Amino acid sequence: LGPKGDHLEGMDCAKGHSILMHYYPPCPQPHLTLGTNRHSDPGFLTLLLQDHIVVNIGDMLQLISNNQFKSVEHRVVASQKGPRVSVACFFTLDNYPSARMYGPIKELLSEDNPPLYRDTTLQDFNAHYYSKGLDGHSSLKHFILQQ
Ligand SMILES: O=C(O)CCC(=O)C(=O)O
Ligand SMILES: [Fe+2]
Repeated sequence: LGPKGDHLEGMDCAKGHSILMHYYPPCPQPHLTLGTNRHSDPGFLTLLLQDHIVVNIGDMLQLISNNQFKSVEHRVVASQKGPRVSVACFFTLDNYPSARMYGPIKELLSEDNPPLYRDTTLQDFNAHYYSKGLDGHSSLKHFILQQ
């Protein structure tokens, strides 16, 4: 990313984890529904264990990296086959309420790379993410700085 290796740790990005276990039963009419709607994850990083491990970049890593890393959109399609089980480990601060402000990392910014997002707390970011719901639009839009 540029700054030294422990920079993200110093920003408490790895301090909190929450783990979600998903059980998707077989769905008799998968064309009528979805397993999980299209979304990107709100935190910094997600480790997702399904038949293999997937690493998903979250919205907050996109915000603090000033778009150097892009959060990845994904969804779960319902299936007649199954059941399907997955375990997601989110690197986030949901369980460590913190007043810390997060914005594009200063060391990454320059005249050619001005900040794209305003600073926010994790609480404010998550409040917006969860009140908006998984409507297929990125929560990051709400935090874009008007040029
Ligand atoms: O179950 C899955 O494969 C993905 C679940 C997911 O996207 C999430 O929990 O954010
Ligand atoms: Fe997800």
